[in-house]
Amino acid sequence: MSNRIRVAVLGAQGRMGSEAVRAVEAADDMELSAAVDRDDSLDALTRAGTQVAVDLTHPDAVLGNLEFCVRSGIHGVVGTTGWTDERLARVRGWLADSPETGVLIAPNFGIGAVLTMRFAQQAARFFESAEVVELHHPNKADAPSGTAVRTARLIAQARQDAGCAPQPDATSTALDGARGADVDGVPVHAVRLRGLVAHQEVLFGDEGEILTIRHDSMNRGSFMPGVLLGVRRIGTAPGLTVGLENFLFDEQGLSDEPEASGAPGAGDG
Ligand SMILES: NC(=O)C1=CN([C@@H]2O[C@H](COP(=O)(O)OP(=O)(O)OC[C@H]3O[C@@H](n4cnc5c(N)ncnc54)[C@H](O)[C@@H]3O)[C@@H](O)[C@H]2O)C=CC1
Ligand SMILES: O=C(O)C1=N[C@H](C(=O)O)C[C@H](O)C1
Repeated sequence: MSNRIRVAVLGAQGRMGSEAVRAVEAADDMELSAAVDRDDSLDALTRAGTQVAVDLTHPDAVLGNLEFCVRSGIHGVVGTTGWTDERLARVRGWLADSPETGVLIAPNFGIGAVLTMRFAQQAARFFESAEVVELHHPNKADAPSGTAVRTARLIAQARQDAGCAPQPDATSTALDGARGADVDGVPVHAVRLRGLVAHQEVLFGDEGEILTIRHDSMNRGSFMPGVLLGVRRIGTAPGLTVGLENFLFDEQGLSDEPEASGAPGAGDG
């Protein structure tokens, strides 16, 4: 019997899913057990002896898919967005009943995006002001992006840990949405524009200086090394892991300073 990891892709006909199917097929240590899209039965996963399911579907679909996988003892690697504290708690509940199963929820599989979040977390306490601007293709279902929400929450947490004051903002009248979404006190702005793939700028400002951290995913192939890393690692990481950094920094032997994302919060992806 082959010792390659048997991987199913959910959302296999989508922009990310079709790329993931190709990446799994091209990986020497994996084989594609099932390629499932809307209206296909999830029984195909168990019939095919799937060990890891990669979910790249839709916020409305991902919970049902994950419940099926966890209850079947299939590990999950999830890129689908739309996570809240309540949704994460449900996943933890299923995992409690299946203690050997692992689920990775990765707001962003891009290595540069993970680093952007880490650098933003490090910079956050040194600047009075911080805002996040995410820019995506107009077919995206959710706004702001899971990555932007996660970034803002990490910034807010770092500022709170350092005892920073609330950000200055004298706005007293504004059109709805003009100041973006408020994520724990960090404004997050979402642009939807034909021609874009997935981009983010984190802006920090203080007296006389601006720091901009920018990441651009130019195509969906950029996410695939992260997807494959998740597939390779999730079988030895029971329970819920939020954020690819938990596997990435480990793998590279990089220091995990400041504190990695251990404690996920609402909107973590
Ligand atoms: N974490 C990351 O690095 C990334 C995450 N994403 C996220 O992945 C998700 C998918 O993004 P795209 O591929 O751009 O969307 P898409 O709309 O191109 O693809 C989604 C696919 O899922 C299918 N689908 C819907 N419900 C399903 C179900 N119940 N079972 C199986 N398949 C189902 C759809 O028919 C479609 O083929 C989104 O939530 C997006 O934000 C996207 C890019 C990177
Ligand atoms: O829908 C997308 O395209 C992306 N979704 C993820 C998100 O919401 O953060 C990751 C990346 O930004 C691409």
